Amino acid sequence: MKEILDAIQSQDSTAADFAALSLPESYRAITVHKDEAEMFAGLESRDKDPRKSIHLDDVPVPELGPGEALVAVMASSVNYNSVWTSIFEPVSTFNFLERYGKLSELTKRHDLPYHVIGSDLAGVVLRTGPGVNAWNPGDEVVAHCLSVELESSDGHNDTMLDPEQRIWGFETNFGGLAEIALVKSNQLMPKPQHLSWEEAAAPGLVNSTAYRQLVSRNGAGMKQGDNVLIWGASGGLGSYATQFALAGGANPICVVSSPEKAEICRSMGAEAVIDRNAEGYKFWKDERTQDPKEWKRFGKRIREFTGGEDIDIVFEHPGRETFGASVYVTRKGGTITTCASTSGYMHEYDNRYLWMSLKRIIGSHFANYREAWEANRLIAKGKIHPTLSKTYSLEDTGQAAYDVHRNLHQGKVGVLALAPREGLGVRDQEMREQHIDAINRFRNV
Ligand SMILES: C/C=C/C(=O)SCCNC(=O)CCNC(=O)[C@H](O)C(C)(C)COP(=O)(O)OP(=O)(O)OC[C@H]1O[C@@H](n2cnc3c(N)ncnc32)[C@H](O)[C@@H]1OP(=O)(O)O
Ligand SMILES: NC(=O)C1=CN([C@@H]2O[C@H](COP(=O)(O)OP(=O)(O)OC[C@H]3O[C@@H](n4cnc5c(N)ncnc54)[C@H](OP(=O)(O)O)[C@@H]3O)[C@@H](O)[C@H]2O)C=CC1
Repeated sequence: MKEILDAIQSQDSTAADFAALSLPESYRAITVHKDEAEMFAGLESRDKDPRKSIHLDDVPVPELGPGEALVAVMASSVNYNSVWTSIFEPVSTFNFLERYGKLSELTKRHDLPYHVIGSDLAGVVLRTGPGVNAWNPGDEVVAHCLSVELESSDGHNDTMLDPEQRIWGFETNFGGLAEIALVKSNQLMPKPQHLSWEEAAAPGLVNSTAYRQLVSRNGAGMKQGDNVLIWGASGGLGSYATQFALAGGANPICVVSSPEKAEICRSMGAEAVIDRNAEGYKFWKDERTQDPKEWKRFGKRIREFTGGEDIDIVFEHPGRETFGASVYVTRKGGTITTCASTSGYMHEYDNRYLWMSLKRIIGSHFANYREAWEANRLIAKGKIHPTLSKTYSLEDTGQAAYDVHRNLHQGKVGVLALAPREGLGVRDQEMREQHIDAINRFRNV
């Protein structure tokens, strides 16, 4: 591993040097264990502690198949899907690995008693499998997390619709929270040159998801002037949704839960910010009964910011707790676009406000190949910036996942894999200087 790191850190290494490096037999990886899938049985979700289920193990380097690449991971990031994996909710991800393992001889590799997790990476290509021509050893890359087989026509127009669509590092093994990762080569994209390894690794999953959900015609198709209600506007997804709204000439109405988070949204350029804690919204009277008066109070607050207008697009992900309010505050003909249900997936809303006002609910999930590429391009061009707040070592990934699970973090949380320290990997200092304030906006807040 030291030789690999030396080659990456030497500016003179050529593709041939990388190709000549011998691969280690094993590597350090963040895992969960199949025989621990029941360890939290009977506990409330919030009491399930990722620090107990997340392990740092030495695991064998997987065999490289056609169309695949092995990547030396310099940095990765914690996504909420790794939190779900680590608390074995809503289902154990070993179910996904078992199912994937049944698809072919090659996918059998994924069905193991341990799951190497993580759906983001920035690093350097070490080896490519047969049939890979676009990428070579030594290429500095990031990887998006869409794994598809593309053998069915269902996914040929929109790769997210492939029946064998999976999220790498969640529904497949050999993810990015590790020193080496296995990806399909079509997941690879050029690393933005003005960013360090950990900054480049941070946006991938959430930036692409927010792009499809909010901007793409497959999602809400946001346009200039739209009022966009963004839940968790300084969180993983929300910090990118807020940037897309601002960059696209829309009017974000940002919801957060503390004055510090409100301040981050303002520093991004948002003017309408609602602190849901300070204003004390209680959309549910008890576990089963919502309170439409609270929806209305929330809607009035939004109208104060918009000069009386209602919401064109709701960027939804909290789910059960907020969904009734989200449907209510949307304007006639408006759109609620949802990609998750952090607070519960059995949603309830008053359907009269949906059909009578011709509103639409759109389900959105990650991003297709092209959308992921376009989202990464916006990062590479300095139009959208990473929202990295803090970086952990691989050893401390459990704590990083705990922070995200308990909503103690801001923006994105990074993890250093092979990178010995933060700040390495920047190849375009001049461009970096132009954007340095935006790049550092979420740091240490
Ligand atoms: C990028 C980051 C993203 C995120 O962070 S997202 C948040 C994290 N992700 C999640 O929380 C999602 C986790 N996944 C799940 O909870 C489950 O994954 C799903 C609920 C999405 C799906 O459930 P399942 O049981 O895995 O699959 P089924 O599609 O329900 O198939 C089970 C069986 O049911 C049959 N079936 C499906 N639809 C129908 C139908 N319409 N009529 C009759 N049968 C149906 C299938 O064929 C299959 O059958 P057979 O077991 O025999 O293979
Ligand atoms: N389908 C897909 O492709 C994707 C789905 N996801 C899913 O989306 C969800 C959010 O992910 P991500 O943004 O990265 O997570 P984060 O935890 O980084 O951010 C979510 C934010 O939502 C807000 N929030 C959480 N719970 C509630 C609640 N009950 N009511 C109102 N606001 C709430 C919090 O902000 P605050 O406290 O400031 O209000 C929090 O910071 C997860 O469930 C994740 O699995 C994520 C990426 C892709």
